[in-house]
Amino acid sequence: MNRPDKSPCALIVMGVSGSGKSTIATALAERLSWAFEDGDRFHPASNVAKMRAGHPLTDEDRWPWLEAIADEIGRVCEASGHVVIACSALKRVYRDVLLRGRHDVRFVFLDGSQTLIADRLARRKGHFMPPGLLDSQFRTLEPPQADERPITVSIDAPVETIVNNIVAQAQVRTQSP
Ligand SMILES: Nc1ncnc2c1ncn2[C@@H]1O[C@H](COP(=O)(O)OP(=O)(O)OP(=O)(O)O)[C@@H](O)[C@H]1O
Ligand SMILES: O=C(O)[C@H](O)[C@@H](O)[C@H](O)[C@H](O)CO
Repeated sequence: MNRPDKSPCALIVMGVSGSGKSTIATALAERLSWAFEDGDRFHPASNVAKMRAGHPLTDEDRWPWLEAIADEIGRVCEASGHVVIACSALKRVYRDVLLRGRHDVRFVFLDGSQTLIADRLARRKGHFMPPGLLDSQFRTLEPPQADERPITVSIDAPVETIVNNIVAQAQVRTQSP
């Protein structure tokens, strides 16, 4: 298990709020016939209440949430499963917590301008995350570096094109075994 040459058991779709994590991760999971998990499901209620009230999360707020997602990744991978997870993973230290040293987990970075994402957030309805937190999301974001081997895709494209781009870069099977 956990060899660098092994095809991934988990793809973590990361980026700021509104970059399209839920949308792209859902479509990618469907394409690959993998499970989908929304990282937001692992937030304690206090974190969601804080964001809803317009306050950015701190590192301390995020550690237990990241550990819970890392637990889930470990569980799926050790059971020989496959999962696409939507999780902001904004800082490198957050990504290190999520990986726990695994080499069979890769990040998909949704790369887009603040102007484009603000425009999409302004149109989005029925979500707890206020568009006003986008500034702090961009201030916190540390885009993944080359040594993290991210799969980076531009979000300025239709969903299907983005998913095709990810599948072309990720060395994953598109059929269940
Ligand atoms: N490629 C795309 N083209 C056009 N609209 C898109 C695209 N991807 C996502 N959207 C739209 O942008 C908005 C934000 O997408 P989504 O909710 O998936 O982002 P998110 O990163 O999961 O956000 P959050 O982290 O706040 O949950 C949604 O209204 C979604 O329909
Ligand atoms: O790290 C964070 O600040 C939070 O996780 C946010 O990214 C939210 O989870 C998400 O973007 C809203 O759905």
